[in-house]
Amino acid sequence: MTALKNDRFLRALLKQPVDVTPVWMMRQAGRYLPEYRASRAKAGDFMSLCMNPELACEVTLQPLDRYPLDAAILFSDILTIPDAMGLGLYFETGEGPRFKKVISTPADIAALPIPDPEKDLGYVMDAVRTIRRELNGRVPLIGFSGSPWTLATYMVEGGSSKDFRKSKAMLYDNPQAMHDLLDKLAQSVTSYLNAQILAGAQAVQIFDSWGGSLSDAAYREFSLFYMERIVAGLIRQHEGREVPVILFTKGGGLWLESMAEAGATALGLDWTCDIRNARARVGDKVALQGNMDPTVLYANPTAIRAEVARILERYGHGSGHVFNLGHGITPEVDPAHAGVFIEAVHELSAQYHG
Ligand SMILES: Cc1c2[nH]c(c1CCC(=O)O)Cc1[nH]c(c(CCC(=O)O)c1C)Cc1[nH]c(c(CCC(=O)O)c1C)Cc1[nH]c(c(C)c1CCC(=O)O)C2
Repeated sequence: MTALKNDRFLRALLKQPVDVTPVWMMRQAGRYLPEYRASRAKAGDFMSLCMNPELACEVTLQPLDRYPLDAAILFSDILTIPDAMGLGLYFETGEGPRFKKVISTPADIAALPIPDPEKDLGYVMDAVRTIRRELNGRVPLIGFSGSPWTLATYMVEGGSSKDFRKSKAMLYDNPQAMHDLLDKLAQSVTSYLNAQILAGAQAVQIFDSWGGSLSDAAYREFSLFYMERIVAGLIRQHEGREVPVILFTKGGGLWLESMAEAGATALGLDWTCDIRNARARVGDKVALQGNMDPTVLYANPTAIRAEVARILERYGHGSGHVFNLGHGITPEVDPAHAGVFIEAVHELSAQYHG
C-alpha cells in the first residue's frame, strides 16, 4: 500500500500534532457540484451511481480535485444495509428514499437476514477498493454506516419521516420487537464496517442522524447501547495503523459524556453545541469533529470566514479537532463558498498549532 501523503485527518483524530486543522464536509460529494450531477445523469439514478464502483469512485474524488480537503468519504448511502436485507430501496426523483417492503411486525423482523458484506454488499467493497487505488495515498478514506436506530426508522416508516410515528410507536408498544430489530442491525453494521476496513477504509463514521429525536432514556437504551456494541466489535488496527471511529448523533449535545464512554475515537458535533464547552466536557477522552452550521455557506465569503475563525477560536490551541459542518452540505450551496470555507480552515488555524 502507498504511504499516506496527507495524514493530518488521522493525526488530529488521535490528538497527535498537526500543522493546520484538517477539514472535510459531510456530503462533500453531492448535488451542489455540477460534476456530481453530470455523473449521476450518466449513471441514470442515485442507486445506479452507488452500485457502479468506477462512477462511485469518480464522484468520491470530485470534491478532492476542486478543494484541498483532508479526507475522502466513500460515496454510498446508509440505506444500503436495509436494501441488502431485502427491503427494495428506491428513490423517486425529487423525493427522499422509499422501500418496497416495510417492517411492521415481529414476524417481519424475525425474517430479516443479516447481510454478508462481501456477497450482498460487494458493490460497496468494490467501490472502497477502487477509491483506495485511485486515491493513491493523497488523503485517508472514510467508510461509514448508519446507526441501528437511524436505519430502523427508515425500515419501519418506509422512508423519511418528520415525526417517527411508526418507529416510535413500535419502540413503546413492543420494545422487545424494536430490540430484536436493532440487534440484527447492530450485527449487520459491525460486519459491514469491518468489511469496509478490510477493503481499505482508514477511519469509519457512524451516522446517528435521528438519535436526537429520542428521549434521554430511549436514546441510551435504543441508540447509544447499540452503537457501543458496534464500536466494541470493530477492527481497530489495520495496515499498521489505528482505525479511528467517529460517532455522530445529530442533536446529541446533551449526551456527550455518555457518548464519550462508548469507546469511539471522536464525536461528531452538530452546530447547536459550543465546541469549547464540548472540549471541556469530553476533550480528555475523545477528539471532536464539527461544527459549523451548514447554512452559513449561503452567506457571503466574509461571513463564512468569520464563522470559521470563531469556531477555531472556540476550540482553541492544540490537536484533537477535525473541522466539518454540523450536518451535510445542501444542494443549493455555491461551490465557490465551499472553497472559501475549506481554505479559511487551513489559513486561519495555523496559529493554533505548533
Ligand atoms: C439519513 C441519511 C441518508 N444517507 C446518509 C444519511 C446520514 C447522514 C445525514 O444525517 O444526512 C448518509 C450519506 N448519504 C450520502 C453520503 C455520501 C458521502 C458523503 O459525501 O458524505 C452519505 C455519508 C450520499 C447521498 N445520499 C443521497 C444523496 C442525494 C441523492 C441524489 O443525488 O439525488 C446523496 C448525495 C440520498 C439520500 N439518502 C438518505 C436521504 C434521506 C436521502 C435524500 C436526501 C436528499 O434528497 O437530500 C439517507
